[in-house]
Amino acid sequence: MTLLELRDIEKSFGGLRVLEGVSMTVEEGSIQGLIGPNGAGKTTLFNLVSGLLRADTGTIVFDGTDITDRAPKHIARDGVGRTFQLTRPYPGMTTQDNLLPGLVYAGGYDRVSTARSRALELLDLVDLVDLAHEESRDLTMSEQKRLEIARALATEPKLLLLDEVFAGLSHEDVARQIELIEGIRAELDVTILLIEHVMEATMTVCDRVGVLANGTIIAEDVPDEIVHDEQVIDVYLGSGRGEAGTGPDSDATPDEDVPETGGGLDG
Ligand SMILES: Nc1ncnc2c1ncn2[C@@H]1O[C@H](COP(=O)(O)OP(=O)(O)OP(=O)(O)O)[C@@H](O)[C@H]1O
Repeated sequence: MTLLELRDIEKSFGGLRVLEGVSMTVEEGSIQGLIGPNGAGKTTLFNLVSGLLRADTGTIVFDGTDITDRAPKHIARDGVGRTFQLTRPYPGMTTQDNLLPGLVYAGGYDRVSTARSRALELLDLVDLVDLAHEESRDLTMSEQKRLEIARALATEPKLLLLDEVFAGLSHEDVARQIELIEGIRAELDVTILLIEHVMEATMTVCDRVGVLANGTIIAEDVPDEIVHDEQVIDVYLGSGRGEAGTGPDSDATPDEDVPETGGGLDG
């Protein structure tokens, strides 16, 4: 069953035409990747789905409902959760308390006591429960990325949008993050759409991958086909044909920060 469908989405910023007729679907229960060059409009697409931006034309249908013009808080309550490229935990709050606003305002937990215990369950899932009472600003980057995922899960989403959750992680942490994402799908029954530049992770974790370039989806297929697609190699993957780990960040050494790129509301 299709959980998310984008039909003919167009979006411009002033004279800059970013999305020129994007159509794509995400099937329920899948982990779907969205890749493409810097500035292709991937985060813009997330901003449209989560209601932070409005499409100029086109339709977004989530779980059978037209959400094209819905406000972000309603879309969150409908079941779309998301992370942001730049993690931004609530300052001065503990790791556990960072999850409470999502649980209470979108996750359906109207009592703080039950929200607090759900927060601990979610922190356990992302392997942060031992840090529940630490101030979130003291977490490492890798821990903050996991907290960002837990905060998105606090809204109890059916669809989780993950924006570059592998960026800047060491190879060891990337492997751990892959396990985490697979565990989230299995344990919480959540469908996942992720934007990523770290190709090794994308091709490992995703069932299918769409490629956004020149304002449109130029390919959509299983990872093995995508890494061999001539057009995708030309516009994005470059000359390292079909090897896992190819793509703009393939030269990143362990622990080396992958640059945070792009504009958008969170860039
Ligand atoms: N709110 C905005 N106002 C004006 N321009 C914007 C806005 N949001 C995005 N853009 C522009 O739209 C284009 C697409 O940006 P977007 O962040 O969606 O790309 P991206 O594919 O996510 O890139 P990256 O992979 O580098 O993160 C860029 O040229 C960006 O500068």
